[in-house]
Amino acid sequence: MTTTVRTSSLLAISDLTVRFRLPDATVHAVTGIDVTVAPGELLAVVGESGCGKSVLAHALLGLLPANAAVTGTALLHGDGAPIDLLTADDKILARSVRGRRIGLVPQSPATALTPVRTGRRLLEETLRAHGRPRAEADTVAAGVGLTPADLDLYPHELSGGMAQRLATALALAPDPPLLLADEPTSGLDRPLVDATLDVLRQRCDNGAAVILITHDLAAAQRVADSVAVMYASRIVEHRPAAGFFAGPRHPYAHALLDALPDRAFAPIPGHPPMLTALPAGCAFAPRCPHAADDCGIQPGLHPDVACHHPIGDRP
Ligand SMILES: Nc1ncnc2c1ncn2[C@@H]1O[C@H](COP(=O)(O)OP(=O)(O)OP(=O)(O)O)[C@@H](O)[C@H]1O
Ligand code: NI
Repeated sequence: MTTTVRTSSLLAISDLTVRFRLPDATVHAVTGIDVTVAPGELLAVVGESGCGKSVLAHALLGLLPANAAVTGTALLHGDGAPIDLLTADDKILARSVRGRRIGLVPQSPATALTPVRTGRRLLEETLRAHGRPRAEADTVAAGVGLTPADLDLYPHELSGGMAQRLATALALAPDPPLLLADEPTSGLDRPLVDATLDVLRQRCDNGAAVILITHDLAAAQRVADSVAVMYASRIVEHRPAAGFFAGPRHPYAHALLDALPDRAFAPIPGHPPMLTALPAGCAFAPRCPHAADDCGIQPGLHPDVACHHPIGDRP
């Protein structure tokens, strides 16, 4: 489901599907994702906990565990022939993609930081490994609100929010053309949220692309060019941000926005389905006030919104 026709794409994901095999069940973690991301674009991927956002990011970087089965394609363009991230050899991903062409801000950064080095050592090593002067460490850190003194701390001395910001600085340091930022603002208070978002936005304005995974719809609204809403492993709506926030079209997306305190503050009734037992039709249908018989047969196939009865189409 792609909304904007773009002349160039940096990443073209087609029918990306991830299944986890468990001893007695299959987890449908990501289903049929079609997305392209252009240089300069900030795509926000939003949706409730467990809908498949992080698995999507990990699939692109070859970071899924052995019980995962991945199908589809994800072409990363650049100089030379595109690389299919889903089938590329792990040596190629490790040597030339992860950290270099695609940066990752992991969702739980505290565990990803090497404990025996200060933030400054980690950041300087990353800069040096990518041919950039070590002296830039303070500047990169300042961009995410870390002072030179903060950089001299060891990971165990950092608060959760400081570790989060250090992880963002480490991902930004090589200046990757594509950044996957998985909840980079969780645990931060509003000024630091905004500072982090603005750094990401600035990267895009300088030509990089960012996929921002977030629960925070206000964050998405502040900086995103386009928004993809995931529900139960699928993207259910993918549209330019301004139109999306002015008038979401999928009933789930509408309900998600209506749950915000500064909107109707109305919780969505019911619960998301188990990913081991998804229905054949639209997974939101059992919770949807607009569901009709056709919703139970297959998910909607409208180009921008996977719904048989999108808001705005009804009389
Ligand atoms: N290794 C695994 N084996 C089996 N199931 C898994 C595995 N990793 C993730 N899952 C399942 O895949 C689904 C999607 O998980 P994912 O981490 O992508 O959710 P998310 O949208 O990032 O949620 P959150 O917002 O809480 O981070 C979840 O149901 C999760 O339990
Ligand atoms: Ni996640």
